[in-house]
Amino acid sequence: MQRKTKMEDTRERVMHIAMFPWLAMGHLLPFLRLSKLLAQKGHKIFFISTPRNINRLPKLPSNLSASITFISFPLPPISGLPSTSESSMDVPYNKQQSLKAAFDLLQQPLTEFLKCSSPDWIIYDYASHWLPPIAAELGISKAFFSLFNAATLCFMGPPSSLIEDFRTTPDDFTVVPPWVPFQSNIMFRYHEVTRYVEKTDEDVTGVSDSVRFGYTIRESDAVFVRSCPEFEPEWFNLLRDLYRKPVFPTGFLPPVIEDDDDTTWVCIKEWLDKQRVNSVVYVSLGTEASLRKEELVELALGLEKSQVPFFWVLKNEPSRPEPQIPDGFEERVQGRGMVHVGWVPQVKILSHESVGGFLTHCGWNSVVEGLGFGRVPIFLPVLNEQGLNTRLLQGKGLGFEVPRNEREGSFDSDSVANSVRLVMMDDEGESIRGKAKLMKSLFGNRDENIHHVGQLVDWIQNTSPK
Ligand SMILES: O=c1ccn([C@@H]2O[C@H](COP(=O)(O)OP(=O)(O)O[C@H]3O[C@H](CO)[C@@H](O)[C@H](O)[C@H]3O)[C@@H](O)[C@H]2O)c(=O)[nH]1
Repeated sequence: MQRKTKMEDTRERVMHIAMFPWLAMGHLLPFLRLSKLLAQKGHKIFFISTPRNINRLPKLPSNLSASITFISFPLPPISGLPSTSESSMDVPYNKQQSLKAAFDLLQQPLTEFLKCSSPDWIIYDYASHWLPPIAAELGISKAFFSLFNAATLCFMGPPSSLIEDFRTTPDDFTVVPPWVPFQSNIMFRYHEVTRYVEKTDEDVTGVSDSVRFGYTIRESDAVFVRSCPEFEPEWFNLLRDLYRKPVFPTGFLPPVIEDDDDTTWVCIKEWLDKQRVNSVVYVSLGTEASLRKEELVELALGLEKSQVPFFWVLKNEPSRPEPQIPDGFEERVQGRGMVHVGWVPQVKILSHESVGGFLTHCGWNSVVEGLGFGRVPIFLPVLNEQGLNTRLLQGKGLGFEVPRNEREGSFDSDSVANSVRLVMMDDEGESIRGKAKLMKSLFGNRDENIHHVGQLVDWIQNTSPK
């Protein structure tokens, strides 16, 4: 990659940038957030996804609608994948590989589109490991945008280790890898790894996620990371050593509260308005993680025992008609606890002054959103890199993990109730509360975060396409 000379400086040039996220809300939303910031800087964006995913995204503000064009490709049909399933939340966790098989078939329409539209850059996600050679062939520069933080990426390792699937047993994931040269607590617990393996189908695509990450990183011209060195300096330094290519933080991309007619929000706000400031714990485990029936029961009973007001969101389960909360639970907690099944405006809820804590699976979007409003995390990691995020935050004194059996991950209602009380009201939780509140400026301040995107844009503008 060549840097242009001062004479050829392209700083004023409007760039055309294609964005191609993986088919998951936790990926589409931050890709859209970055798109908006790039568009605000005067660049033209093609945001590429499938029809149902595009429909689910928040409407664009009028000042950006001319700068961001949605490009919608129907998801090719795949046997075993219902035609309405277009995102990771539409399919049970063990069917995610079928979604990847369908996603891989977007290669052909995407290639045609890139040939016709010739963007300067494409910013893509981990799943499209096949994309970089196509972009290179067409002279389009290419950056991988990681929605995992730098500590997680370092734990995963350099591309060569990812491609050869360096780790083979669950125990391999429960130790600090050899390429981390300093003391670290970033590693999985045994139950987090076995849960992941147990829930994952055979790789019907023949390509594991590890291999997808490996090629995606290795073949990129640059890696953008949704985090910042102010928060995890040692991990950004190590990442640059491991990748040996430009690595840019995007900052946390704090979300903007959409001013829309949202009837769900009107009802939720009405309930939150009646609660005391900082008194409510918001409970949500994101769009992909599901608890086992017995875990849901313990969580429910724990919330009940805690005596703390709560707002609990349960996702619609593709494979379960009804959530499995105990009989009579809602009646017993009436007035103090709310259970909502389906999609909620999470950012609006977290912004409400009644919310003090956030019992979370520790998906990175939820972490950013919760800490951005100074809400104190209570961790209940389930899948993916959520255990690593938990270790990163807990290591900094930012939140408290529900105690569990280290090996099989079981927890009971008392461990939930005690954790909730500790974080929300006990004296022992004072320092955790104080530290989480301090994070508001780092995670939530839009002006502070925007300078990372500014630096990244300066770099891509002055870097000639291959
Ligand atoms: O009812 C809901 C449910 C979710 N959200 C939003 O959806 C996003 C969910 O993202 P996240 O909290 O990261 O959860 P998941 O979607 O479950 O996360 C997947 O993607 C993340 C980013 O890669 C990873 O950190 C997780 O491990 C992985 O499971 C957030 O912006 C939420 O605000 C809502 O607005 N309303």
